[in-house]
Amino acid sequence: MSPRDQGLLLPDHASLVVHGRDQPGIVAVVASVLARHGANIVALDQHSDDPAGGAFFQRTVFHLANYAACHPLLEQELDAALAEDFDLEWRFTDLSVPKRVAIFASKSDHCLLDLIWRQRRGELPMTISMVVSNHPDMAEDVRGFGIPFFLVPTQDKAAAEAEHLRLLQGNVDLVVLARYMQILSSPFLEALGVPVINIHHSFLPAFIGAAPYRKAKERGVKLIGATAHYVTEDLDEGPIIEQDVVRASHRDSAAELARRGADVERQVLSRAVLWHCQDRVILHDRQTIVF
Ligand SMILES: Nc1nc2c(c(=O)[nH]1)N[C@@H](CN(C=O)c1ccc(C(=O)N[C@@H](CCC(=O)O)C(=O)O)cc1)CN2
Repeated sequence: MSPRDQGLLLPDHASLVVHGRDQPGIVAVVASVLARHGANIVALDQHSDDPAGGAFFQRTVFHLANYAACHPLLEQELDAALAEDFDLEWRFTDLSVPKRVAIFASKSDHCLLDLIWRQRRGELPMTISMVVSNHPDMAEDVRGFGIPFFLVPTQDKAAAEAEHLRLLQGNVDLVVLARYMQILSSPFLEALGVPVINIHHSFLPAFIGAAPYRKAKERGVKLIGATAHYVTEDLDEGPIIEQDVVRASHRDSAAELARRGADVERQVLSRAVLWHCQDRVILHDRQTIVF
């Protein structure tokens, strides 16, 4: 079943995300601009953290025949309507177009194969442009799905990131780190210019960095978890998109924790990637609002 069959890619539908300083009139102005263009709002969600001038967030999904052709004029009109009297940022996203995604992996296969499998089943409105890895382990599996696989060793980090940029720039809308065990440099993230989502195999902020399951075993935790977050220069401290947990006990070895944690990692990462591809995630002050 394709993403379109599953209602994840919507012909002639778009989302409009608006966020910034809250004040009266925002909803009315947005709705009137859309209505003037014949757009029919099919879903709307919003949040204010303080109606007296705090932060305002809104996601609207609307149907508009021939949206792609109407989009430029719609943008102009919304800009004219909001720019003078409001302190807001906004973006349109064409919900009929899948996101182009590059997946980075190292040796672990579960998150990588889960994303490939869900994409092939039409559960994720995205295409997989390529897989990039610093190990050859997954090459045969990935190429078996007809997906380009690029082995980029990371002994020379600068050379690796230069190759990553050559492969990625202009070709992807999103990078997903599916248990990719290399730290991305700040200059690389700056040059890349698209969001990066990582799955960290712990319930952040617990156990930042390498080997979280070993650390969890040593700490004797009763819950383990996984966290999907946007990647920033601060290791595992980027804005959290999704998390989940599963119970653990003294009977679980670190290996058993890793085995049980893998299921949580796959669920958390796929939910985060889905919500990002649907333009449901708004960044605000190192946190996210997820509609
Ligand atoms: N700039 C960022 N890069 C990466 C992040 C991030 O949040 N910001 N998340 C990691 C993923 N990760 C845990 O989920 C992780 C991966 C690797 C290590 C680590 O310490 N690895 C090596 C060092 C590798 C290197 O220096 O590049 C090690 O074990 O010593 C910690 C956490 C992905 N990248």
